[in-house]
Amino acid sequence: MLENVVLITGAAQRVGLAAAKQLAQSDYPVVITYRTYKSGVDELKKLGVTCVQADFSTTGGIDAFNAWVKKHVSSLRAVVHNASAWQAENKSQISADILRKMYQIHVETPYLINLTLEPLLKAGNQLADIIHITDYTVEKGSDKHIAYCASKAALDNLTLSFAKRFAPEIKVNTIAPSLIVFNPEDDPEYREKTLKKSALGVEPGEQEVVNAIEFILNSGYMTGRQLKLDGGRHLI
Ligand SMILES: NC(=O)C1=CN([C@@H]2O[C@H](COP(=O)(O)OP(=O)(O)OC[C@H]3O[C@@H](n4cnc5c(N)ncnc54)[C@H](OP(=O)(O)O)[C@@H]3O)[C@@H](O)[C@H]2O)C=CC1
Ligand SMILES: Nc1nc2c(c(=O)[nH]1)N=C([C@H](O)[C@@H](O)CO)CN2
Repeated sequence: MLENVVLITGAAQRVGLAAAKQLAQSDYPVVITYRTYKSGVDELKKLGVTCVQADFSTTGGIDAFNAWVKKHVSSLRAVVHNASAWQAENKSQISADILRKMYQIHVETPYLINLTLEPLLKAGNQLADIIHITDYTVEKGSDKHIAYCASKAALDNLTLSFAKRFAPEIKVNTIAPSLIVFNPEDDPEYREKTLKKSALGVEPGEQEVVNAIEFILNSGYMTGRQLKLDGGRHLI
């Protein structure tokens, strides 16, 4: 059985991969989930990270993952809810499907994992952490990612409820980033426009979120709060 595990969802690439690598190299026992195989999975296995294939698109997929954790893990140090899909509304077709998909990954998945794995978070006899990764747009809305933003707002609200429910054994906090790292398909015009949205005007990279995760893990007195990593977007 694995003990004192840091669990990171959706960590085969980008932010989750960077966090898993750094925490594994800091001697935390790390378990990650991935939906689609990426080369990052092999990188993590070489660092001793346990990589579990999990698709949270259905309740059955979430339940199957929770069952795996309960079978193989005796205690959890932290759960980082990183898995996410950044999907915009279809301009030509109105459908509630996107709302259900965003809710599934950003709300139902953290909700069921937190409630199911609470005993393992309390089994370590040390202060444990749940971290929800949301988005800066929770505080202002988004005209192009309406369902995404609404689901991230719900995730931010879960932070308050779970922080109340799980204190004092478990801290529950939000990391709310704006631009962290562009996607390969982002064109120069989009990149230039996006960089101008913040006061600092930079693409910080994944390490910015990794640093925030480590800050929260090392804090003994923060719960039900947000760390906003947004380059001063609110100032523009
Ligand atoms: N990147 C940025 O600039 C910003 C990121 N954030 C937030 O930070 C976090 C990390 O961002 P980033 O690294 O870009 O994330 P990604 O967009 O790279 O997504 C991370 C992983 O989530 C997985 N995932 C998506 N849907 C599901 C599902 N239904 N079941 C299982 N896994 C799933 C994806 O798997 P698959 O590869 O199979 O699709 C993907 O590998 C996210 O929560 C994001 O919303 C917030 C603001 C800005
Ligand atoms: N799951 C994801 N969420 C978000 C991403 C991403 O790539 N995956 N990217 C962004 C943007 O960087 C945005 O913050 C700036 O354009 C937002 N969320």
